[in-house]
Amino acid sequence: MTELRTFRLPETVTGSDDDVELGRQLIAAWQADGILQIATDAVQDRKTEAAMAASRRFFHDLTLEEKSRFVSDLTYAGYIASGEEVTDGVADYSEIFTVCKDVPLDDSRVVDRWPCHGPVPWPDARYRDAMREFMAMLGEAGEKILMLAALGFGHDADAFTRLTADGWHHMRVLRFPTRSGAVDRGIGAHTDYGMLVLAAQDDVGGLYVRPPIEGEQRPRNWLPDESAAGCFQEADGWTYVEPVPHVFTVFPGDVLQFLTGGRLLSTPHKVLLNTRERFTMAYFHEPNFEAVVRPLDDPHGDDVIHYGTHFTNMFMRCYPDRVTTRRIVEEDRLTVLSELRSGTRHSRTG
Ligand SMILES: O=C(O)CCC(=O)C(=O)O
Ligand SMILES: [Fe+2]
Repeated sequence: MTELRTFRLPETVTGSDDDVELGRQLIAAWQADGILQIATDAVQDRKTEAAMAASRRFFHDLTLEEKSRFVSDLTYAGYIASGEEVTDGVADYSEIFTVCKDVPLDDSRVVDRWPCHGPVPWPDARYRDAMREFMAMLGEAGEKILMLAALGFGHDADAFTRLTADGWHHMRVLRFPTRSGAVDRGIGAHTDYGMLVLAAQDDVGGLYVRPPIEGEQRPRNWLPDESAAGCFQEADGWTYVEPVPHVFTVFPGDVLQFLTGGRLLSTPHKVLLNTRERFTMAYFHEPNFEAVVRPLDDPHGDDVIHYGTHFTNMFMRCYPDRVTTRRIVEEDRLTVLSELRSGTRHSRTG
């Protein structure tokens, strides 16, 4: 593939003509390649390095038994051992630390048994602080990119970001082992769930994305009978994402596909193992857990995504045997979700 397009974000997004033009270019890059790159500065690179260093320390310095203690039955945040995650029913080989919103035990949403809400089981304060700084940096970029994209589509700057106030942003910190023998599966083909996926990878390589292909029907991953997991896994049409220093990559997730009526597609991607171990961090810029998302061009129709439901469904699908999933089922926490959706339960944000 030709090199990915690389953009520089402005200090602030004001709605200027330059912002509108940049927004159009971001959209064009996603429509052509499925992914684009944002150039980073020295301060951003230092935050990325600090998070990568924390990741290496955690994955390398602790035994499997030690790492496996950082799990919670309230939230999907925490450690996921190699082979524990499934995509389309097949095990993935990455080991992962997932960071979700750190919701204290005395928060009313935890007390009221909302699924997926609870404190992050952090390994230690140093790890926590490095990850928080890195996520805050990508969060700022995510807000700007969403504003630029909204302007590029001719909408108000806040057409997307009005959904991301107190967004359910989360991150997967990943380590891929070295390929051994015939096994080269890292993570099976999938799309991610929210607005944007912003990611930093080391120099090893292993990520492939599927750009839009004229006439190819893409699954609507939020519908119960249209999973993107495993889709196109063995087909032609994937492009290798060459690791490039001083950038992070950005592509759209399911909610952006839904919001734009498919003018942006949620980019399918998959990871193959390499001849060296690989470290990467994928940050997900998301709507509020309670957001009821409607397509921009059909704001009054019946077609909606309740984001918290989509998130919960997807994590239950990926981790069918995790304690978190079992507790959701045993305590019938899905009822809380359906009450939030129907408005019969008082939502936190009113
Ligand atoms: O390893 C990567 O570069 C991407 C990981 C990924 O797709 C994910 O964590 O959802
Ligand atoms: Fe992904």
